[in-house]
Amino acid sequence: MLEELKQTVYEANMALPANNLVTLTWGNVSQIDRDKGVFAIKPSGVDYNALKPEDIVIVDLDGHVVEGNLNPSSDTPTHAFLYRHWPDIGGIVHTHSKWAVAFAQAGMAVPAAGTTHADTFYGDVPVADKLTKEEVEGAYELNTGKSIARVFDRDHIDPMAIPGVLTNDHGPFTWGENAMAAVHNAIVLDVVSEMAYHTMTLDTATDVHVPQYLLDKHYFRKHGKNAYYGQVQS
Ligand SMILES: O=C(CO)[C@@H](O)[C@@H](O)COP(=O)(O)O
Repeated sequence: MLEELKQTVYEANMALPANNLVTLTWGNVSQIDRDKGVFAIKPSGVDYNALKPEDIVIVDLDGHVVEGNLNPSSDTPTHAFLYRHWPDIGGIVHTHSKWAVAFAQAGMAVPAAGTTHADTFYGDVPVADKLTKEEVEGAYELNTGKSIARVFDRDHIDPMAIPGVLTNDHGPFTWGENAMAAVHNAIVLDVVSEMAYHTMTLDTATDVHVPQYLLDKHYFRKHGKNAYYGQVQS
């Protein structure tokens, strides 16, 4: 069942080591089939050198295995929650990419410090706590913490405008319309994390944020809206 989805998710997972975003078995990629109400995800603890398309696990939106002989990623509850919470996302990536993990371990958002950032993320990439047990089990409304959904909902952040988050002390999650779009965003996040680190090191005196008009211009030009200096045409 869903052999094509497994192949797609296998290829997206293999793009992580190919782009130096993971080491050993760390990280995982998934993609959802919303019509069937399932998503395919990397099995837990499997080295990328040994991974095969048939190893990809199919799970439902509660994270229960529907098809597969291996255990799904230990991050499956996070993937499942995000698919349930944000209906527009189609693929999710988690990595331990070094520069994004440095910001996650420091508990610091990745600042929108330049146009490279603005082309993909319409603002700082926020930090959030890992999901609570209640959220994972579906009782999101009970949570008043700083977890991923709470941070985005509290600050009214459009997850498609800022398709990434740094989970405290752990690492980045990125997402997109499909698995490869999420991989693209994971690559960009680690590059702009390194750029921001160097910028903040070189220029400790001033705010490294890019001016709002440049953020608008670069983000909306790439994402379908006409943006003019200081004015956004809807
Ligand atoms: O960091 C952790 C576990 O602490 C995980 O995100 C990472 O190792 C990937 O785990 P999985 O192999 O997907 O279960």
